[in-house]
This record gives sequence, structure tokens and C-alpha cells, in this order.
Amino acid sequence: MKITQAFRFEAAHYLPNVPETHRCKRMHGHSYRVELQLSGPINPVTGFVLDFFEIEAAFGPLLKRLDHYCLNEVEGLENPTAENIAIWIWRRTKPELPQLCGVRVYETSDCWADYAGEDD
Ligand SMILES: Nc1nc2c(c(=O)[nH]1)N=C([C@H](O)[C@H](O)COP(=O)(O)OP(=O)(O)OP(=O)(O)O)CN2
Ligand SMILES: [Zn+2]
Repeated sequence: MKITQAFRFEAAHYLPNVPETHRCKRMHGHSYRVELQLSGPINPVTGFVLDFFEIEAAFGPLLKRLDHYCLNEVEGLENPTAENIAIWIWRRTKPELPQLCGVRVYETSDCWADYAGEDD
């Protein structure tokens, strides 16, 4: 069984490695949406793969490190593309939530990145 919980954060960023002419070279902001996917068996007593409250408690501190910050100033996010944010979240969340099987980061409603640990 797979479950997904979504979170939101607001942040500023710029992309340091794009050409000068690229508009994302300039500081700007996004309303990001993060989806954490977890998979595992359903506990027959609770009916949960994992209580959504437990996911929230595990992810909350990391979310606070992103919300209303300039992402380029967050350690490990010097080049804060959606792809790199997804990897950053995966590496810090997987130890806390072993059932994690995917991280999706939406930069806009039309653009997102998925990471499931394939490069680790
Ligand atoms: N593969 C990636 N490509 C781009 C990324 C990324 O993370 N991965 N990021 C950007 C910029 O952050 C850019 O700000 C993305 O938003 P944008 O295209 O500007 O979308 P908007 O909805 O804000 O703009 P519209 O004017 O509505 O198109 C670029 N590429
Ligand atoms: Zn952007």
C-alpha cells in the first residue's frame, strides 16, 4: 500500500549556474509543494501504513528549515533546483521515515521533480 502526504512552503531562490540571460538567475520566489510517498503493509490494528501525524512530526523540523528562507543559503542547497531540493529532502527524511519511497517537489503547479533514491 502507498500513502502520500503533501506539505507546502514558501521560499526564495535563484539558480546560480544558469546563463546570465536566464530569468531564474535573478532572485525570485515559489510556493513549493512537497509530497512524501510511503509504502508498506497496513497495520491490521490501526489500519495505517503510518499515521499521517507521525509523518508530519518527522518532516516538520526539516520543513521549518526551508519555509520563508532563501534556499541558496540553506546548507546543501546552494543550487536549489526542484531536482536538488527533492534529493536534499530524500536524504534527510529517509533515515527518519524508512518507509519513504518517493519525494515529489512542485516548483509550480506545472513543474515538478521526483526522487526515489536512485542516485544514492
Ligand atoms: N529542470 C528544471 N528546470 C527549471 C527549474 C528546475 O528546478 N528544474 N527551475 C526553474 C526556475 O526556478 C523557474 O523559476 C521556474 O518557474 P517558471 O518557469 O518561471 O514558472 P512560473 O510559473 O513562475 O512562470 P510563468 O511565467 O508562469 O511561466 C527553471 N527551470
Ligand atoms: Zn525558480
